[in-house]
Amino acid sequence: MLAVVPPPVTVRVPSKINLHLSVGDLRKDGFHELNTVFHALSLTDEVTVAAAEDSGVEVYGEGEDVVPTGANNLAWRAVQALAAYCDKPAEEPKVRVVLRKGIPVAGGMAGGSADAAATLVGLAALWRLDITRDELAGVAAKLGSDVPFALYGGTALGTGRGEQLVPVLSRHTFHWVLAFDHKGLSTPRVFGELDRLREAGDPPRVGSHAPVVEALASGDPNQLALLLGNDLQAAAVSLRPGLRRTLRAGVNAGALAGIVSGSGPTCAFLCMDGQAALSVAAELAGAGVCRTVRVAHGPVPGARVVNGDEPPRSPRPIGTA
Ligand SMILES: C[C@@](CO)(OP(=O)(O)O)[C@H](O)COP(=O)(O)OP(=O)(O)OC[C@H]1O[C@@H](n2ccc(N)nc2=O)[C@H](O)[C@@H]1O
Ligand SMILES: Nc1ncnc2c1ncn2[C@@H]1O[C@H](COP(=O)(O)OP(=O)(O)O)[C@@H](O)[C@H]1O
Repeated sequence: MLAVVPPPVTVRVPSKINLHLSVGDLRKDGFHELNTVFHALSLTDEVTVAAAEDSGVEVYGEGEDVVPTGANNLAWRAVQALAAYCDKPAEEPKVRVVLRKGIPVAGGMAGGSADAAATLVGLAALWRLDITRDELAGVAAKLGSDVPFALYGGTALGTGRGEQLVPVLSRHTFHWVLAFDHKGLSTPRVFGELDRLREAGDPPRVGSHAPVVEALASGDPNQLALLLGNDLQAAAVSLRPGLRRTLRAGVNAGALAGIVSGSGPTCAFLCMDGQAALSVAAELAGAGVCRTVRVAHGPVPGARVVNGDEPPRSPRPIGTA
């Protein structure tokens, strides 16, 4: 009898920004204690997993020429981690993973983490595993601090190294413009630069996350705009001084506020509504301060299977500089 080959599974997964990112002390394990408000955006990657004899990873779209396709790809590490978790035979899993990337690579928007989360969700369906999202989150946390959030999406408070999550109520859809830089920034390098800046002086720190949580519940973008804060921003700007100009240009173009996303270098601009976001994006694209510009909204759900779903409405480039 012929073995039945399960059909491929496609998963759409959001990017993230950090509306609030407070970085605490460096821990003995090399990670910093975080207190962060994650917010999932409609800028997505799509990941297809399929049973295949020629195992491996293919990458298309954003950063296809720089993303590793071997054992270092976070999506492949997710394949291995889930195979080990559910006691699959030790031989290499016979899976092909195809990444269609819309999220900028090394951009502070957790694209690699998103691919890992999507791979876990896709494989759970492909292998018909009886596994909960919370169990997947346990596997996800071992792959990277940002991976569990990509499973859940929405808006959430992250503590520990960012992997311990509590959902945050967000009543409103917020509209964003994202400015992609020409080159990525390494996350460990940005954390290291913050340690250096803190040894040399005392750069200002963001306060408590509580006012941000209140602004999210109120749904008022004007209130939220005043409260966006990121301790890694000074470090990202120190390594990439041109980001100052990008941040200024977004506000001059009419955004309510701008912030470096996570460890950067992508800048995220909060806008009054969808129409304002389109206008800010068009003006920013012409300002010559970034590689390209996207519009997006949030919060959106975490990684989910989209087989048979409508074609993705991935945000379009507004223009290039
Ligand atoms: C900064 C943040 C903010 O959400 O995201 P990005 O901007 O990179 O997307 C995250 O903390 C990044 O999470 P992630 O990209 O998953 O990082 P990991 O793979 O876990 O860690 C990479 C490296 O970053 C540093 N790191 C990461 C998390 C943390 N809480 N403290 C750290 O010091 C460590 O040097 C670690 O070795
Ligand atoms: N699937 C993947 N997508 C993007 N980058 C990946 C992936 N797997 C491994 N990487 C590596 O991880 C690094 C960080 O990528 P990414 O997650 O996009 O950025 P960030 O940590 O800034 O959010 C990249 O420089 C790349 O070398």
